[in-house]
Amino acid sequence: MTSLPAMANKQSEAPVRVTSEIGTLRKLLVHSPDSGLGKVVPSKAQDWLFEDIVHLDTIRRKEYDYYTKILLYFLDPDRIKGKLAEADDPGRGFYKPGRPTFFKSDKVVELQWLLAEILENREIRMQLIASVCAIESCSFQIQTRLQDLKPEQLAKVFITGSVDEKEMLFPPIPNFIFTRDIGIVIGEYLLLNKPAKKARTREALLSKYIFFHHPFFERLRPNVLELSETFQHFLLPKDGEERKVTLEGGDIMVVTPDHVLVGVSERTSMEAAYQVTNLLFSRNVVSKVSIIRIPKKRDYMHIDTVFTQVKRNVWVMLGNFSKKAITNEDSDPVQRILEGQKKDDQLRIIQFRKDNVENPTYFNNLEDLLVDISRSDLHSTEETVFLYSGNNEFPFDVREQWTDSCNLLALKEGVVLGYDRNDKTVEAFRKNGFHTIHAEELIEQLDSGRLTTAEIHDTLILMPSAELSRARGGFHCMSMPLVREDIR
Ligand SMILES: NC(=O)NCCC[C@H](N)C(=O)O
Repeated sequence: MTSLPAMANKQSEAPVRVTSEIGTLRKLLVHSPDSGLGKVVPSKAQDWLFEDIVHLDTIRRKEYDYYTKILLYFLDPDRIKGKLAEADDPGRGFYKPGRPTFFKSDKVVELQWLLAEILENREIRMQLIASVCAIESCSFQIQTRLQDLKPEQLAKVFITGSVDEKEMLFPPIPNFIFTRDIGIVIGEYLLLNKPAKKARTREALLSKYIFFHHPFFERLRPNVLELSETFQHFLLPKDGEERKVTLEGGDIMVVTPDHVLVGVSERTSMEAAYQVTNLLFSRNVVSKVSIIRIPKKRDYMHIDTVFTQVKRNVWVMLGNFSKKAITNEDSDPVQRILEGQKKDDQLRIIQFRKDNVENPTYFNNLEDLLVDISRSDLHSTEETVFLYSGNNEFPFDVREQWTDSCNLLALKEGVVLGYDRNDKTVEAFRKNGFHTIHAEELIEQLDSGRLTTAEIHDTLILMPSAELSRARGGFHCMSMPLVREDIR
């Protein structure tokens, strides 16, 4: 196997380390939209978890490529500074693994590149071909054909499902761009996911092979955490469907070195939450776990679709989970009590401490938990500020949450990436003293040297989003942080 030299040589530092949501981002895994996204047909869009079909050239060139460029300016500037003309070349070779001009960064790490690297090894190649063909029910003939492909071609086929523009062998995995959901770094551990939806099964398989076989993750292997199915689930009614263990990265947030939030949602089951809590305690990964159960709704999907962190004392969230909305003080008492009976629709927050699991703490709204994290865990002495989706005005709150107003990625404390289309949320940021700047303008300023990344503070970077938002995820979902600086 040819290894990534820059990565392999840096064995002195931990291969992964994430102890907060907001410490300066140093390394992450990404995957830029591949041609598989251009093959999604309307009748399959929902099954494949897209809300619509997307225009491939727009989602790449006019949207996601800005994300790559900004990540490079912040994390690996030598790969981009002075190379904008090359990056913006019509062929987009800069963004495509396998092309001579591919950006090849060991900080902004492209999954397809790692996959191609592990496929250099014959044994791994054979195992993965057999596994992919088994889950996609391929014929023996197709399986044999795949064995003749070069590693880079094969990596592409595994992701896009297509050999060339004309021939599709199996469905694409368009959600691979949401790298958050394949695994999550907790301190110096990696928790692998168990996707809830069939459309994401192949992603989990490919990622597992990458984490277990790529030299970059070699020293991490003893720290890889996997969940198991419910004991003898196949003997339970409906094969144990009701007690299935499913977990996706959007439901895990590492808020301090010692405290992890776990969502129970449409995608992450209670069984998984309980396994994760016990695993994190027994392996001494953290000593505090807060379980946040949200309604099982497509709108909410994972907890990172309803809130994310901006600064140690600033959070963006959907107002439906605020104290005011939960206590529903202004409403008719009969209606309030009856609504309260719809148990499945309610937010529930339970916080466990390793040294006293029998006596958990309960929070009845999200704000109380987040204030506690800001104040008690992160020692913020300033008032905790909540920026609400759509400025907390109906119907903009729910409209903008749907287009990921709450799903922001922090590049460093106070500097976050979000979609430009969520006007009222953007207004809420401005009202609270944040600067806003469009991606294109930021790139121009960084490239000309008029601005440096160190000079950027308290800023919401506005990213073009017309096509990306149809895929139903924001930049929090489109990132799997591998290394963040610890916050003090
Ligand atoms: N962490 C996230 O919230 N990820 C978003 C995943 C979107 C994708 N279309 C899905 O439905 O799985």
